[in-house]
Amino acid sequence: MSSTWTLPDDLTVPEPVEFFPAAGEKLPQHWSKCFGCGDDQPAGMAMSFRAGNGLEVTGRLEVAKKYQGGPGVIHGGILSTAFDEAQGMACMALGSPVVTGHLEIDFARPIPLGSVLEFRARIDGVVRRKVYTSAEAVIVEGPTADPDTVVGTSRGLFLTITSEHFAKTKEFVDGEPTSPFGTSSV
Ligand SMILES: CCCCCCCCCCCCCCCC(=O)SCCNC(=O)CCNC(=O)[C@H](O)C(C)(C)COP(=O)(O)OP(=O)(O)OC[C@H]1O[C@@H](n2cnc3c(N)ncnc32)[C@H](O)[C@@H]1OP(=O)(O)O
Repeated sequence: MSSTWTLPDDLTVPEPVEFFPAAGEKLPQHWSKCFGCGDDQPAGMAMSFRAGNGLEVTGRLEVAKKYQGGPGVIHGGILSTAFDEAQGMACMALGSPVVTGHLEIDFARPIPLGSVLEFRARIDGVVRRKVYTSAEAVIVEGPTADPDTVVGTSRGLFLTITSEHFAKTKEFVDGEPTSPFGTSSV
């Protein structure tokens, strides 16, 4: 399936902020209660991330049995969530919090339960508050592992926000976050 996604002509490619980790280093979670990456979210996906070269990050997801959609394969919504998280984490290179505005996924190959997925996600460029991102996933461990076969791709538009964005919802946070609201990078 070909995508209608197009990058605008006035796209600029930023430099990563100074405090963005060096290639190969672990990225901090952006919010301990996050379903995608939080270590204070028992029901979550516990994704982990490392900085790549330039504006790229790599992420890892273990496809647990509870992520089943069709018989023996990952649920499409789980894969979409993982792409959302990976592309959001790539935006960390900007040093500004973001939320997802638009996300589109191509599901290229079935992904068996028990696989370990690697995501390669990046910022393609920015226009004002709009951050254009893309990503691919490959299976690096499991019955159909092949680091050269892309099993899914994604393109997403993120918008930079200020901390005021979450002011109206902070009272709904579940329990006490390990990093107090406002000190996390959300
Ligand atoms: C120390 C610091 C470290 C920081 C380190 C941070 C790391 C950070 C990691 C985060 C990792 C998270 C990973 C999970 C991320 C989620 O899952 S976030 C949750 C899901 N998303 C949401 O809840 C967002 C809900 N939507 C909204 O709140 C609002 O629609 C938005 C997205 C903020 C946009 O509203 P807005 O701010 O009023 O923007 P608006 O002025 O309407 O539009 C601005 C521009 O964007 C365009 N636009 C807006 N929405 C769209 C759209 N859907 N499609 C196309 N264009 C759009 C507009 O056309 C406009 O374009 P221009 O006129 O500039 O050309």
